[in-house]
Amino acid sequence: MKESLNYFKIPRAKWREYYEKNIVPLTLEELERIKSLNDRISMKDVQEIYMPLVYYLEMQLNVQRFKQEQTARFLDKPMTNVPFVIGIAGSVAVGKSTTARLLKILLKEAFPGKKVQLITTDGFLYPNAKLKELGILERKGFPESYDMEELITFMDKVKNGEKASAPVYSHQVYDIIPNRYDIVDNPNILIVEGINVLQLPSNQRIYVSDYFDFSIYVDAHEKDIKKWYLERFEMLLDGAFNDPHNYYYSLAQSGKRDEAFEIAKETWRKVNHVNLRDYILPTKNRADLIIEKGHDHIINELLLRKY
Ligand SMILES: Nc1ncnc2c1ncn2[C@@H]1O[C@H](COP(=O)(O)OP(=O)(O)OP(=O)(O)O)[C@@H](O)[C@H]1O
Ligand SMILES: CC(C)(CO)[C@@H](O)C(=O)NCCC(=O)O
Repeated sequence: MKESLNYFKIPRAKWREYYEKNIVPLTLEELERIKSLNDRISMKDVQEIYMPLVYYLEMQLNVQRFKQEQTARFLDKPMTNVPFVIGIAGSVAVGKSTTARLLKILLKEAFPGKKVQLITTDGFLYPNAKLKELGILERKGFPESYDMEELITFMDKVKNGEKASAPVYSHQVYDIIPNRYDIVDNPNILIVEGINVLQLPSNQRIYVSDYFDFSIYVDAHEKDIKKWYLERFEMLLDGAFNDPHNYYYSLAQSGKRDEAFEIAKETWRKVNHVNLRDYILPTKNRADLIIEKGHDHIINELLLRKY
């Protein structure tokens, strides 16, 4: 194992040994069920990367529980459930939601008695109308485009065991869906996924990550991420063809695919690339675990924080 700065650098071949040593393998039926729920992830990654990760997370859950027990005993107060929060950060289109959805499935499978929920911070973006009013529509995804105060209030409620609601963003509509909320109600584990989860909001005193018990940064080469962004754009465009409510409807109807791809490339260059370089990548070294993906989405290296 090669060590670098404050991380253990663990190649895939080494990481997967932690699976063999410590974990009861998933049955074929369980693997098939996971595959049908999340067909974007290779089953090899599930076995060799995610199962050891679930095992490691179980240890972290036990540590968190032990600390709470100690505090409750010290204060002579009853133990309450404090949700274990996992943050997942990384570039636009790097695969955060895909990773988060898989982790949710695996955690549910591993801990059938535990309530596992997932939200994305996309819901805390200001609606397009508000972004326009602020003159920052072309800065969607940048720190100032999120209502960080709302996000912090949400996290505060979650950690205190209160019912909390997260607004919902749609990539298809390209906006917040009015009056739609994801309700988070005192789960044992909450996964919070978003480009901004490791950022320090400029006008706040606390990080969102102050509420995290474990954080993951999904990383890849930018040229690969750009390719995945364009592939996802193609899927959004194709899916828009028969749906007038879709943001990409008129673009899809126009049949001008080349022009559409030029717009997407320009958006990457002017918006998502700049956001990655200036605001997302600098947060990488705050994560407890960095997952390095190759051009085919396969994970080839993991960096685990030493301290
Ligand atoms: N492990 C994987 N295998 C194959 N395809 C993947 C994998 N992970 C992600 N993808 C594809 O890459 C694209 C981006 O993934 P995803 O939507 O999960 O990214 P994201 O980081 O959540 O993006 P955003 O921040 O914009 O919501 C999607 O088209 C997705 O299907
Ligand atoms: C919603 C975000 C910010 C993050 O998921 C992103 O997907 C996005 O829409 N960025 C704005 C630039 C673009 O249209 O790609």
